[in-house]
Amino acid sequence: MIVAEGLTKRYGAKTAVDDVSFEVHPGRVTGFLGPNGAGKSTTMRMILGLDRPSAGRVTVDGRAYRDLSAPMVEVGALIDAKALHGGRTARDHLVVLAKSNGVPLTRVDEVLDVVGLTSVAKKRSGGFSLGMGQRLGIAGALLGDPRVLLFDEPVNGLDPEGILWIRNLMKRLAGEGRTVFVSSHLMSEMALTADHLLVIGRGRILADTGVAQFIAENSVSHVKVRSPQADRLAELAAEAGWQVNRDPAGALLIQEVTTDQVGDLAGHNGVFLHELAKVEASLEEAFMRLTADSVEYHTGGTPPKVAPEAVPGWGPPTAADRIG
Ligand SMILES: Nc1ncnc2c1ncn2[C@@H]1O[C@H](COP(=O)(O)OP(=O)(O)OP(=O)(O)O)[C@@H](O)[C@H]1O
Repeated sequence: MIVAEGLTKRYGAKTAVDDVSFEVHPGRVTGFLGPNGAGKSTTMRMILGLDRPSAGRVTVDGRAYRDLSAPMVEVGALIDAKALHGGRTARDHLVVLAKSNGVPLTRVDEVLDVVGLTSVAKKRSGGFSLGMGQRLGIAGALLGDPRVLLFDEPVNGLDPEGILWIRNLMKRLAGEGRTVFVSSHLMSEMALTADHLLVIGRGRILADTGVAQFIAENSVSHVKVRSPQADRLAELAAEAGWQVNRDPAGALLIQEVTTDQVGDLAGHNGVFLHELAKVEASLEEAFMRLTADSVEYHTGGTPPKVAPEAVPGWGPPTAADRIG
C-alpha cells in the first residue's frame, strides 16, 4: 500500500504538489488522473525517492522508499520508457539491472517472456520501436517481482494492440494482489483500466473514488427538446417542477426526466415538437467539469467548460482510446 500524508513539492514559487493525502490499496488498479502539469509525475517521483518532498511524507508498505532494503524487489516502476541504454541488448539491459539489484538472473528470461520480447532479447534496444521500449521498461519494473508497481503514462504513444496489452497486464497484476498505481491524462483509458480513481488538478486531489461510483455520479443526462412553442413548453415544464435550461440555439434542456415524460407533457397540451432526444454527458465532460478550474495551460483565455478539445491532453477519445 502507498500512503501519502500532506505530501507537498515546491519548485521555487511553484507548488507542483500541494498538501495531498491519499492511499493506494493492493488488489486493484488505481488510476492517477489529471491534465498535463497536474502533478502526477512529481508525486510518483516522490514515492520513488527521486524527488524530496518539501513537506509531508509518502510511504510504501509502511516505509519511505529510501529506507527499503531491496527497493526493486518491493517497488517496480516505469517512469521514463526512453531511459534505456540503446547500445545494450534487451537481455543485457535486464541482466545489468538484475545484478545491480540482487535479483536472480533467472528472472530475466521470465520477464522477457511476460512482456513478449523473448524473440528480440538479443537485439539492441536502440533500434526498438516506442512500444518495444515500453515493454522493456515494464520488464524492468517486473524484474524484482514487486508487490507495488507504478506506471507513469504507460500507454503514451502506443498502438491499439500495445494499449490493450498494457491494460490487461495491469489488471492481471492487480488480480494477483499487487498495488498498481498508473497515471494517465486519458479519462477514457482510465475508465477501461482502473478500479479506483485519484483525480489530481494543480497539485490537489479533486476526487478519490471508485470508477463505477464516479461513472454513476457523473453520468448526468438531460432531455433536449426543440419546439416552435418553446416558451409555452418551458412554462409547462417549470409547472411540473422540472429544471429547465436553454442551449444557445434556444432548445430546452430538461434535467432528470425521460423523453416519454416530455413527449406526453407536450402532447397533452397541444405543443408541437421538432426534436426530442436524450443527451448523455460523457465521462470526458465530467472530468472536464471537475478539472476545468485546475488546468494549467489553456489554449484560450478562459477556463473551458464544455469543449474537451480546448484543453491540452483532454481531447476526445482517439480511435486508439476506443479499442477494447
Ligand atoms: N524540476 C522542476 N522544476 C520546476 N517546475 C517543475 C519541475 N518539475 C515539474 N515542475 C512543474 O510542476 C508541475 C507539475 O508537473 P508534473 O510533471 O508533476 O505534472 P504531470 O501531471 O505529470 O504532467 P504531465 O502529464 O504533463 O507530465 C508543472 O507545473 C511543472 O511545470
